[in-house]
Amino acid sequence: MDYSENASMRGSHLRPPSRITAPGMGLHEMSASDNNARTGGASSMMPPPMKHKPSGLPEPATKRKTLVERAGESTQSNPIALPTSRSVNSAVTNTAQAGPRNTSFSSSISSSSSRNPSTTSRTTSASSTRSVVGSIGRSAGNHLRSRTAMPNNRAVHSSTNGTTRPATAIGDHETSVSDHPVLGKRKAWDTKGRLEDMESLYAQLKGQMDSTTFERNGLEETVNLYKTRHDTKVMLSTTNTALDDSRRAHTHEVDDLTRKHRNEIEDSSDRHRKDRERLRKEAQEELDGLGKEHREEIDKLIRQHKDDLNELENRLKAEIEEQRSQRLKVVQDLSTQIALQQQSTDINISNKNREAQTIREDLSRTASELEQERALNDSLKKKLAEADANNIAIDTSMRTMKAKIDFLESDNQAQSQAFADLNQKLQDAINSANEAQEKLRVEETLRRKLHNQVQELKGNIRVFCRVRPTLDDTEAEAKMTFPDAESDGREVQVQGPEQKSALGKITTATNSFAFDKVFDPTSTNATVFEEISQLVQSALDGYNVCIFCYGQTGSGKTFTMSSSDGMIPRTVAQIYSTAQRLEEKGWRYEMCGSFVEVYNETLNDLLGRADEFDRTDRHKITHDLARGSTELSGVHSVLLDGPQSVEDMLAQASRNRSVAATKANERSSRSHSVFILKLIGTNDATGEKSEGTLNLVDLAGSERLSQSGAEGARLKETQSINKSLSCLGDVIGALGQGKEGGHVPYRNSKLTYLLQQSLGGNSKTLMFVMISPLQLHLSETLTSLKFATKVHNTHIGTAKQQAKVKD
Ligand SMILES: Nc1ncnc2c1ncn2[C@@H]1O[C@H](COP(=O)(O)OP(=O)(O)OP(=O)(O)O)[C@@H](O)[C@H]1O
Repeated sequence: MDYSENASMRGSHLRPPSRITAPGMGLHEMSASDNNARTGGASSMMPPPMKHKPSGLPEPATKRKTLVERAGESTQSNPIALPTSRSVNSAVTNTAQAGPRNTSFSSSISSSSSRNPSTTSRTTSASSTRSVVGSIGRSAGNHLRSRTAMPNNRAVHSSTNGTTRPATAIGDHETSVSDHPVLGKRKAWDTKGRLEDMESLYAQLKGQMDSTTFERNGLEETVNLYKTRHDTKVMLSTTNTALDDSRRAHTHEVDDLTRKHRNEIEDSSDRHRKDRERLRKEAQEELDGLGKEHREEIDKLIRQHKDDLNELENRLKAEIEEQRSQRLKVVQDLSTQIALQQQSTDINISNKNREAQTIREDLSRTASELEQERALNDSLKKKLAEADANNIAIDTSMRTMKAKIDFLESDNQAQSQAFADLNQKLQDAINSANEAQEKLRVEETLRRKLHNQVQELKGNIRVFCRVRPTLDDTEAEAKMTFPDAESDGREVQVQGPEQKSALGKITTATNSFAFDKVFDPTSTNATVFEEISQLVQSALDGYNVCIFCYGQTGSGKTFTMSSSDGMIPRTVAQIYSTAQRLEEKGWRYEMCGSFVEVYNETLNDLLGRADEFDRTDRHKITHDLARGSTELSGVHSVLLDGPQSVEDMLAQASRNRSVAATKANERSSRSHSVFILKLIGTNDATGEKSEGTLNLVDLAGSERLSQSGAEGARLKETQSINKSLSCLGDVIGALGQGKEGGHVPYRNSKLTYLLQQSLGGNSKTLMFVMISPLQLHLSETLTSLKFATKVHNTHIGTAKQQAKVKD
């Protein structure tokens, strides 16, 4: 057994369990299993079974049954189906199939069994011979009994009383030979019989021995199986311990790894935090950079956008301006049409008025004629009565005449001669009347010639001085005297400002100025006009005439020129009446009036629209040097056929100036106004034609820039006024030099260029210098008088008449 164990131990390579290695334990330990311990007799033959000691391994929940137990169960459940060695072998084989170690374990069992066939018998022989013999005897008896009940003589177990008993319970049948049921029946001398019985018994015993050997082998296999199981348990325990160690190690490792991982996580987190911080800083810096770039880009875009906007605005402004100009043009065209319609309407109205006037005159004439007719009728009635009376007287005288006829018939020849004489006298009278008419026409032409000769003798540029009256009694007057007012009225004396000499003596100088005519403050517009009416006549005669008023603001220029009884209305009235008068002499006149102003070197049409004022180059000035005429583009020219049309024209000009004055205060004072009257006369009888222009100019205030203290727009106005007045002086000065073909700087200002045809050799010029009587204006007064004196001392060449003779 020990050998077998050792062999199996060697074959299995498993560590032997500690219990098994204990001496004397071996098979007894296994034989003391619960199943084998059920037979009480066995205890006397075999060492007492060891109590089962706990192995230290945990017991399985349900204890696995041994093969013997299972075999017993099978026997109990089926007494006929006994376990065979094949089933044990198969169990062993099954166990062996579990692994190579079991295989070797099984083989070691079989080999040990085969190698030591005597081991079993020796072990059995270790019991006493008696017990063996008794046992053989009982076994043989049992065997015989059981052979009748059990067909299979190879069965290991016998079944008695329904219980399974292991065949190995040899000690169970231990009896003496004398008590043997078979051996006891032979006689003592029947040795042969006994020998036969012994042989038979021996055969049975041998069979049992074989069976027992076989069973023993099975049991050994079982023991080996248990050993294997035990080894397995030990292995399992070791494995569990190793597993626990491994688990602990694993736990430690896991802890270490966790710790390490945690540390790594913390490091990583720290790194990540630092990276995040760095990235955040970088991002912030990048963001700042981007923000800066973005802001610069935005600024750039804004600038570009502003440029675009400005460009767009300029373009839009240009478009708006263009549209505005187009619309203005349309409006202007419409205005022109309306003005033309208005003009034609005005003409129609004035025609109608004239017709009405004519009708009224006809009516009054008819009424007066009717009155005359009535008177005539009355007188005729009277005459009829007288005629009746006369009739009687005539009858009387007829009779007397008849008597006389009778008397005269005797002298008929003499009477015929008397009638012929009378006819001749009548014809002579008619002829002399025609001759007188013709002489009158010639004399008219001669008168014109003589008149203009007189004007030329007076000088082609004359200067009149007019001092306006004081308007407010509280204002201090300058000391002015008019020494020859009662006679020629050509001189004015003005006491200058006080001057302190080097010795401290205060003196005042009296300045004397002489002009063609001086009008004192008492002079009226009618008086003034008498003096200029002859110049107006010159315009009718085909001369270009220019009358302008010069003087500081408030000195009376507009009052003299444009007031209701000023020079302009009086001039037109005179021309109108003169033209009518000249109709008798064959002259028919056409009068056209224009009214313009020059403001800041820009020409404005005062008969046009105020909102079109101050547009540069709106009106262009062109001169026809051959005809000595001037054309103004886009300027309204109104046909003047009576005093009323002149009044309307002046009113419209005044309205426009007051509208424009909202833009620049006191506009009338700050601009030059020019009333242009064109007079075209034709004489069908003589074939004569005349074309003259009369310019009546109201100049802007001439106060000096240093004294006016003007600023801004007012400064520009003043500079413009001073420039044009200075240019006027230059033109007059150049004309005064009288050089043939010499340069006259007309183009230096708009005003002189406008008046080019009315200033100089081809025209008659009259300058009014207007004077304020106030002490306050003394300085400007003296300046104006000095300028006027210069002009007065200028001699301009002979004027030429623009008359043309019909072909
Ligand atoms: N001879 C005069 N008789 C009565 N009043 C006058 C006379 N001359 C001017 N006035 C008055 O003096 C004031 C200023 O005259 P006016 O407006 O004609 O001056 P002006 O020189 O034309 O001024 P401005 O240059 O500003 O047009 C007006 O009230 C006007 O009626």
